[in-house]
Amino acid sequence: MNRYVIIVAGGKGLRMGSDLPKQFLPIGNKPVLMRTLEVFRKFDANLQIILVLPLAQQKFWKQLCEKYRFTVEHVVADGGETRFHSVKNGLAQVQGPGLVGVHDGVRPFVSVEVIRNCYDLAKQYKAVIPVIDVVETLRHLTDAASETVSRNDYKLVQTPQVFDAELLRQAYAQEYTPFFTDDASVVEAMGVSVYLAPGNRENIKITTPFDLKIGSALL
Ligand SMILES: Nc1ccn([C@@H]2O[C@H](COP(=O)(O)OP(=O)(O)OP(=O)(O)O)[C@@H](O)[C@H]2O)c(=O)n1
Ligand SMILES: C[C@](O)(CO)[C@H](O)COP(=O)(O)O
Repeated sequence: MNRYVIIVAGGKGLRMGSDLPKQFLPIGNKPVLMRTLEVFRKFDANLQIILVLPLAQQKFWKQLCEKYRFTVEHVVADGGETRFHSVKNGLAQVQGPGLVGVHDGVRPFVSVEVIRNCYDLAKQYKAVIPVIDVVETLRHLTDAASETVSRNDYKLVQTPQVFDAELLRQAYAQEYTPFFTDDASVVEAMGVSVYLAPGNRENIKITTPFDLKIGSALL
């Protein structure tokens, strides 16, 4: 069965606030994005990797690959207006049947075990996402105040989110709504349930400068 991963790195990184797009920032002397591609190559030497990058950053990425002698094989697709549109552009490069993972380029600390488990489970369940427990007390904001809710009713969602290729193509043929913040929400909009698999706590999304500090500590 063909296996693909669409690694999305087409965002603006506004919350990071750095001149250099966050996917290119170094953690331990290596750009975040290279670490992310390497872990997927470690998972599967034959995995077809599709990297989604803004058109304006593709030349720089090529130069960076030469500078770091980065040899993980991949093809590049153009970033879109939102994450949804970036995934859709990447998906256009997936031909035929198989399993397609979608992963944030800025989650370099996903474990090979989590990746493998998600792809394995997707053979049976067709739509699998990694999640972790909420470890703090949660409050729901109401109109007038706020109230504690049970943390056991919630999970934190990670990537890679792995799907049957045809199912994902059908899902991404739907019209975009701002409610689509991940791939599971797009698939669920067709009435399909997603299966929850264990994620790994280190699999943080590098979003703010604080996350870079945590990332360095995780090496
Ligand atoms: N138009 C977009 C927006 C986001 N992403 C990707 O989706 C992942 C999750 O998004 P996030 O980390 O929130 O990135 P940004 O949207 O870039 O961050 P911000 O909201 O701070 O601008 C990232 O790998 C990001 O590059 C993308 O490929 N295309
Ligand atoms: C896909 C995702 O990383 C799952 O947690 C998340 O939904 C991305 O959201 P963001 O608002 O674009 O960071």
